[in-house]
Amino acid sequence: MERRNVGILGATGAVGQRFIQLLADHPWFNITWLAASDRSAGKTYAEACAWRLDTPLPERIANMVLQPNTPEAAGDSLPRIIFSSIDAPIAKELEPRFAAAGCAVISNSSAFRMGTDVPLVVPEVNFGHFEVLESQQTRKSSGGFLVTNPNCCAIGLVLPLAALQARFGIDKLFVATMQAVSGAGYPGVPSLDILGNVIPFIKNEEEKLQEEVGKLLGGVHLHGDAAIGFEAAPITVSAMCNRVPVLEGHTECVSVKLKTPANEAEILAAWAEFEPLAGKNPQSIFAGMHLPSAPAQPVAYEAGTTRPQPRLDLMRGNGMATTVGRLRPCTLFDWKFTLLSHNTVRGAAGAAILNAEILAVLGKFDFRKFPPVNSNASAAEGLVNA
Ligand SMILES: NC(=O)C1=CN([C@@H]2O[C@H](COP(=O)(O)OP(=O)(O)OC[C@H]3O[C@@H](n4cnc5c(N)ncnc54)[C@H](OP(=O)(O)O)[C@@H]3O)[C@@H](O)[C@H]2O)C=CC1
Ligand SMILES: N[C@@H](CC(=O)OP(=O)(O)O)C(=O)O
Repeated sequence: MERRNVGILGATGAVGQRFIQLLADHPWFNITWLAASDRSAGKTYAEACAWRLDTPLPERIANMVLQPNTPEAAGDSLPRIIFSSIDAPIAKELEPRFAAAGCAVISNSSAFRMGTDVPLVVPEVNFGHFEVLESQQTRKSSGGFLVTNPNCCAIGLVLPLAALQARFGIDKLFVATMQAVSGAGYPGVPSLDILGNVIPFIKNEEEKLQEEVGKLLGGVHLHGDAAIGFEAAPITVSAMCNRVPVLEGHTECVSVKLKTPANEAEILAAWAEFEPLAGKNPQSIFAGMHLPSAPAQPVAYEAGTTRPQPRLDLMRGNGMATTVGRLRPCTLFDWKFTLLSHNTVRGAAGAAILNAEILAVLGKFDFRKFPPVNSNASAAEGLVNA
């Protein structure tokens, strides 16, 4: 695979730092451009960022200078692929400008996730939704486009659900979350509020989780051969979201009602055999390929009665797998289980990078037939549907 230049918008934040950590030695992508707020522009990354990860800040990145956060200011140095990790109101304004300028914007933000022409993708679940990016206005003019990854809780949840949906169908589900403090970015929740405590509210979180699951597990609308929109899966979802004093890793307790009855062995088999991106399947478009960020087993079942736990199971599949445990009958619905997912790796930066790997394999970064980047950045209006 050709190594492509990429930029990170929001590079100094909790998710931005994960992008740097995960992309530092990535075989397909090479970081050449970094930006954050105006407060950081002009500083070196080491000056602008308080590095908080447990691996050293790569020296090359430490010395890079943060650029102004617009495509116009970047000129010829603007890479054609932008990973974005900025708050939703800022993303709403900035991300369409980068897409209009001819960039592939791979966003973590919630700003455009439910857009009628914006793919919301977890590759193991619905990479076919990426085809809808061809119907975005900017794709047709500059070649730029915008795709998103879901809310961090939705990502961990849809992996085991997709395996169940494929074999048995899902009618409805209830999920209660216990979300790590890193989910709120830095400095996040004050320590005096969260230490020794649980806060039973995270703004807009329950609504996002409830609506994103349907889009992720749904299909696409076809017009002839062209994918032009999305059709949500008719699954009723009720979510209750809580902040807990855990550093990394969102835990979720799930009760699910299936459309077709399944026994314990059948459910465990559905998870164990869930390998939608496995390169060893000769029918797969990924046959013979190693996707650098894809976990070998996206849903890992941990049979111990006290698992999963953030301290013990967070880094399964390099932080890209959902660990599931405690499968047992549910007195309200059919089955209940507990899952754990790494919120800043699988739930954010790692998810976006895996999306980019799939887009590369699908040929969506082949911009040769489009104008050079930045040539029509002013045409940002009417770009994507929020
Ligand atoms: N944390 C998580 O687990 C997850 C986060 N997300 C989403 O990712 C996004 C980023 O979250 P997170 O990293 O936690 O947030 P942080 O608050 O930690 O970081 C925010 C980043 O945005 C930058 N920024 C602030 N204002 C602007 C601006 N006007 N223009 C450009 N950049 C700006 C900051 O730069 P500066 O340092 O200069 O202020 C910083 O780099 C959000 O949309 C969030 O909802 C999604 C899934 C999970
Ligand atoms: N709100 C999530 C993290 C997040 O940023 O979600 P979203 O990308 O949907 O805004 C949390 O606090 O754990």
